[in-house]
Amino acid sequence: MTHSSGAAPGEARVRAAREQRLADRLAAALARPTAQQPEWPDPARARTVVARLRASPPIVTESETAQLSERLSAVARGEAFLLQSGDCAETFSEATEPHLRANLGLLKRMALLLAHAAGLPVVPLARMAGQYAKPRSRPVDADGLPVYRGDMVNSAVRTLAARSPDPERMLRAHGHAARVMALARTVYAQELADPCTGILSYLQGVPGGDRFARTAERIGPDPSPRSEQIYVGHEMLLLDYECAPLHTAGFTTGPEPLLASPLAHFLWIGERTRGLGDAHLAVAELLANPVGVKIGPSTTPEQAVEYVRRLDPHGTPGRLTLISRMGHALVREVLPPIVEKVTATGHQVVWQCDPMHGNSRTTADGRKTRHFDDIVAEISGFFEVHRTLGTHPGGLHLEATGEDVTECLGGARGLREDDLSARYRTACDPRLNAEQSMELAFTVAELLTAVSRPAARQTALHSSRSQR
Ligand SMILES: O=C[C@H](O)[C@H](O)COP(=O)(O)O
Ligand SMILES: C=C(OP(=O)(O)O)C(=O)O
Repeated sequence: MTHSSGAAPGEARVRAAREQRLADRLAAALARPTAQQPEWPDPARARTVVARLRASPPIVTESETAQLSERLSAVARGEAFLLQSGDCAETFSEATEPHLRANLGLLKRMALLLAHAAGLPVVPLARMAGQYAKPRSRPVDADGLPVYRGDMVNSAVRTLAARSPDPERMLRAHGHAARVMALARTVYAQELADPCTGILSYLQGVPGGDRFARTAERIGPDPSPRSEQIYVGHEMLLLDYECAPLHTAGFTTGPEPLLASPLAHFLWIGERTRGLGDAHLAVAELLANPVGVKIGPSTTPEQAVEYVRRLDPHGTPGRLTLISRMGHALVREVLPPIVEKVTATGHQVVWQCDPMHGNSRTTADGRKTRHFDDIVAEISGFFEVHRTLGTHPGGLHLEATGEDVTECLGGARGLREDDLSARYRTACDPRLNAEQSMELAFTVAELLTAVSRPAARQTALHSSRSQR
C-alpha cells in the first residue's frame, strides 16, 4: 500500500495509522481459507513477482472507477441497464486489436439496441483487461494433466511442463491487461461511429433477421451518457495478482477508508469462491471498487442477505451486483425468495442475469457448449421474476465474442453439435458468436420493451440527454 508524502507530520501519522489498519485487515482476510489458487512450484519466485506487481502502473483510474460506481447506482435505482460481455477466458495470444475491436464493437451495438428498447441508458462493461484466470471444477483434465487455469497461471498446451503454474505469467498478464485497456479506451470510443449500420447489416445477413425490423426502426443515436466510455471487469480470483497492487483509495462508499484496485473498474467473486468464511469475500469487503458475487442455484436467501450485509454495509445503491446464474430450469424457483429477502433489507443492489454458466452441457465428443434457447429461457425467467416482484432486472452478463466462432448451439442458423468443430476456439467455456449475440440482443430488446414503463423511459432518456 502506498501514500504520497508532503503532508504535515500529524496528518502523515494519521494516514500511516490508517494504512496500517487497512494492511492488517487485508492480511487477516488473506489468512482465511482460499479456493482455486495455484500452488506455485517456487514460492520465493512468486513472492518476487508479487513485489514487482505491487509497484506496477495502474490499469484503470480511480476517477473512472468512481464514475462507474455512480452509474451502477443508477442501475440499482432502476434508471439504467448494465450490459457486461466478453470472452470466457482472455488469452495472451488474442490480446490483439482485431479481436478487441470485434468484441467491443459487438458490445457497443448490443448496448445501443438495449438502450433504445429499455428507454434507459446502458452501462457497457467488458469482461476484458484481466480475465486471465479461471476457476475449474476439477484439478486434472481428461488426460490426467493438471487442468488449464487461465493464461495468468499456466498454458493450455497439453504437457506436464506447460501446465505447471508459472508466477511470471502474472507479470505478463498485467502487461497485456494494461495494453488491452489502453487500446479498449480508444477502440470503444471510435468503434462504430454509426452503430446503426452494423445493426442493420446483421438483420439483412441472418436468416429471419427481418422479424426484428420493427425494433430496429426505433434505433437512433445512443441516449446513454458518456457513451464513448468503456468500463472493464474480471473475476477477482487469483489473490496474489489481485491483492498486490491494492492501495488506499482516494474515494470511499462509507465512513471508513477502503482499498482501491487499480486492476479493473469492477471485480466479481465467482460461484466457486463465494464461501462466507473465505478470503475472497473478506478481501472484497475492503474494496472501494463496485463488486459482484455470482449466485448459483445452491444459494439460499439467507446467504444472499449476508453478501449484502457484508459487501454493502452502508446501503450504497449499486455498490453490490448479485449475478444470478441459476440455469433456465431453476431460475423461476430459486431466484424469487432471494430477491424478496434482499429487497426486504432495503439495500439497492444491481440484479444481473448470467444466462451462460447455469446452462453448460457437454456434447458426445466432449465439447462444452450451451444452447441459445436455454440462454433465452433463463433471461426470460429472470425478467419474469423481476416483473412479478416489481424489482428492476438490472443487467446481463454474457460470454460472447464478435468473432464468427461455433461454440454455442442454436440461434438463427440452427448450429448443431456437428457444426461446433468448425471454429471452436474458446480457451475455456463456449461463447455466443456475433450473430447469436445480436439475435439475443434483439430478443432481449423485445423483452425489455415489454417490461419497461413508458413514463420511466421518458424521464430517464430526458435526464441522460441533459447530462451529456
Ligand atoms: O468459466 C467458468 C469456469 O471456469 C468453467 O465453467 C469451469 O469449467 P470446468 O467445469 O470445465 O472446469
Ligand atoms: C467462472 C465464471 O462463472 P461462475 O463463477 O458463475 O461459474 C465466469 O464467469 O467466468
